[in-house]
Amino acid sequence: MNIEVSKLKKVYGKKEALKDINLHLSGNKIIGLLGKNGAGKTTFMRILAGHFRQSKGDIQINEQPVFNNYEQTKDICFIMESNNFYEKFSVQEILTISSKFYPNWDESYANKLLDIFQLNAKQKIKTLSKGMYSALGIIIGLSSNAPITIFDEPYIGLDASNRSTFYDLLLQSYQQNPRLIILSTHLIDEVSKLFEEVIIFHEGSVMLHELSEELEKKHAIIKGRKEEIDQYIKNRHVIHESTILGQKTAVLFDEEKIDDKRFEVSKLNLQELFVYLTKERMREIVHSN
Ligand SMILES: Nc1ncnc2c1ncn2[C@@H]1O[C@H](COP(=O)(O)OP(=O)(O)OP(=O)(O)O)[C@@H](O)[C@H]1O
Repeated sequence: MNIEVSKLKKVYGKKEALKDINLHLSGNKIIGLLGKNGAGKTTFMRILAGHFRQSKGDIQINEQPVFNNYEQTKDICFIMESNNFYEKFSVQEILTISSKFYPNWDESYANKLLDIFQLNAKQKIKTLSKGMYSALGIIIGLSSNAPITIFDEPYIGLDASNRSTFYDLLLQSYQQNPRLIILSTHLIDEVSKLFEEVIIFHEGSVMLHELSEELEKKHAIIKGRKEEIDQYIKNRHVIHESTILGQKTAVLFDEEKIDDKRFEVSKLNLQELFVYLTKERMREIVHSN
């Protein structure tokens, strides 16, 4: 799968939800799509899934437009936080409809997942708890085996144990049937190890798009005597700093390996890195106004 996005914009009335998105996504991998509330993630995923049209710019999958194009949308399964399954249907009826839509549907796997998440196939949608409703979305997303599978915070209401089951199943399913999986989440810590690539949206733009291992390499926490750290970080890209009792900690971004014996060097996890990067961007915005 080859997704090309260029100069993509989406405007709702006066609100510019996506400003100028340029992205190239290809190959089989699990991508984490991150961003603060309102950053534009759902809008982007819905356009990618063909739910609605962009206001400007272009989005193509394997050189074909996606909107109103069943040849493309049959290959995309988009599981949202609120899937709006028709309430009068039963779980089984929703699964049957899904099986007709997705050409690679795996029925025996769907049945196995019903058991794992303890869903009753006969139960009506309107009687499902929030967690059960999310589990049904996850069952459809995993069983679809769609070449592009998109999960937009699919775990609302799922307890910690079922979320952990979802992450395990996602990885197993990906290993058995590699495909392009995009997972948008605010629970970064829980799932970051699955991401081969990370995209961060900020205020309708792509702030960062990196391989996870590159992201790991290009930042560092350094800790040492305040004066020495202050001198070292001058003219460097600092995304966070704090001082306690003369000991200063700074987080540097866009850095090569730091090999200075005066400093303790360590790494952030993805969640911390995300928080500092998006806060830094907020500070820049506040200061430039
Ligand atoms: N139907 C709509 N009409 C008007 N504005 C909208 C609509 N849908 C989204 N927006 C606005 O577009 C912006 C992006 O919203 P979007 O739902 O894409 O963000 P998000 O990154 O998915 O946020 P969250 O993490 O909170 O789910 C927000 O400012 C939101 O208020």
